[in-house]
Amino acid sequence: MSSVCVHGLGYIGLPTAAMLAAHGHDVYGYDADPVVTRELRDGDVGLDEPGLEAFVVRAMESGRLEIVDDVAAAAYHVICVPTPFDEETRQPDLDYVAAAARAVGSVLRAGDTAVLESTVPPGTTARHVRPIVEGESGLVAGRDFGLAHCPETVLPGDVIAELRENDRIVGGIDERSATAAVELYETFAEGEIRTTAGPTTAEFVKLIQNTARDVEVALANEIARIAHDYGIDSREAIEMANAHPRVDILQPGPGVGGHCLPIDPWFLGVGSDALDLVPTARAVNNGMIGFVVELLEELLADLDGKRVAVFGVAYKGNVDDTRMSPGLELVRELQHGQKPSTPATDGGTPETPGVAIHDPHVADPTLRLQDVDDAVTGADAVVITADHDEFTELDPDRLRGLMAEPNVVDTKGILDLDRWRTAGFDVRRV
Ligand SMILES: NC(=O)c1ccc[n+]([C@@H]2O[C@H](COP(=O)([O-])OP(=O)(O)OC[C@H]3O[C@@H](n4cnc5c(N)ncnc54)[C@H](O)[C@@H]3O)[C@@H](O)[C@H]2O)c1
Ligand SMILES: CC(=O)N[C@@H]1[C@@H](OP(=O)(O)OP(=O)(O)OC[C@H]2O[C@@H](n3ccc(=O)[nH]c3=O)[C@H](O)[C@@H]2O)O[C@H](CO)[C@@H](O)[C@@H]1O
Repeated sequence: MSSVCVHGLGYIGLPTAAMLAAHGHDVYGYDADPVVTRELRDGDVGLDEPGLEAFVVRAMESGRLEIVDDVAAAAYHVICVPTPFDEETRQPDLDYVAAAARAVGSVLRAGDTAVLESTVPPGTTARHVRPIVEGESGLVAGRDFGLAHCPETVLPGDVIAELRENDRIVGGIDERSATAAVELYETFAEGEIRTTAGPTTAEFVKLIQNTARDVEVALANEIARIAHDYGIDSREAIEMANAHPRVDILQPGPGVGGHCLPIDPWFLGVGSDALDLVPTARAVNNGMIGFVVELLEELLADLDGKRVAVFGVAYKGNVDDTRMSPGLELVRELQHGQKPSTPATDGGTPETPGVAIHDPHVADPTLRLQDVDDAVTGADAVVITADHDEFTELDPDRLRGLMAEPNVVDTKGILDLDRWRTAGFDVRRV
């Protein structure tokens, strides 16, 4: 087993560090944010991910995962820092990656290997990370140390199992780098580990995986809009279509959220002008909130003076992450032009009389969340925007008693339509 320094202890770095520790490595977990390291030492993981807290605490208690305040020298460096995207410039912010590369270079020894896991534009490991690490360390990649990209593909909500079971792609800047990285991942990964021609291919593969999913959801969303024009239930049609052995259409919804699918396709455009379908798919997915508003207008005629309860501001079911969330986008759209009843002094979402927000998985105080009863009381419609398990348990008879008008828009297709209709609801679904 080896020593490993993990850079960045967030959604990806933390479970990776704990997984490496669980498989016998001596792991140093470093995060640039002292609040993160302090809370971790107190056993507070701060992420709503099933089983993660216990997994991390076990790793720390075993003595194999040490949370450190400074980057430590180690045989392997695994970089899991953020790569945010600037909507205006359409460029990713690679400053965190650059900072981590400098930190790696400052402690790197001959024979060590650095692996970048962050999602990056093709070419980043070879053209951006390599010169920084070499410049800082005075060592030469390939000759003196290993350098590789190994993208992460875990699905939020099932991170620990996916970390163990998913196949991995490793792209080294040379064969020795790839071999060294594979040797690390095969100590815990049960899936197949494939090596690519180089790190740029590995970076590209990660991006086209998420782009494929984004484009496929866009097709499902477009089908939903077309089906609506024909008065057809898109979900029934998709189920029938998918009975064909070579058709596998995804599910429509209120749009695509999270901080991967709405962003990663744009990374492909950093070094290429050939994107055509990709921006169109992005526009289709972003346009779904407008379609949800149209469905609401079908039910309520005019939204002016009406109260809508938005159920689900997490970006998808059973997670607490609200980044790029369609539910939040709907809230903003509905609040647009409304006078706040409680202004947001904390920079969060203002409370407006016409929009109530409920989400049992989200605890963000700036969102002014309400419980089910408060949210629906006096409401003219409920809109389901995340497929949380709790929402399938909602009792339409009880809700109807509290609401001003019994209307519901189910953007995730999770409600039992017959039951809600029998309870007197006028139902629309995406
Ligand atoms: N979350 C996912 O589902 C997912 C899946 C696959 C890939 N990714 C990619 O993995 C990368 C990390 O994502 P995440 O979700 O873990 O982000 P995150 O924001 O949850 O965590 C990143 C952590 O890195 C720390 N950090 C920032 N700069 C640092 C530095 N120079 N040195 C050490 N620590 C530093 C931050 O304080 C933060 O705690 C991103 O590129 C992301 O696109 C994420
Ligand atoms: C290729 C792939 O699988 N990548 C995964 C993805 O993780 P994710 O959590 O972002 O992915 P999804 O679960 O697909 O959700 C995204 C949004 O799409 C909506 N959606 C989904 C399916 C559907 O049929 N109809 C929809 O409308 C859903 O509601 C939500 O808003 O990126 C991570 C980071 O790179 C990867 O690590 C992870 O492997």
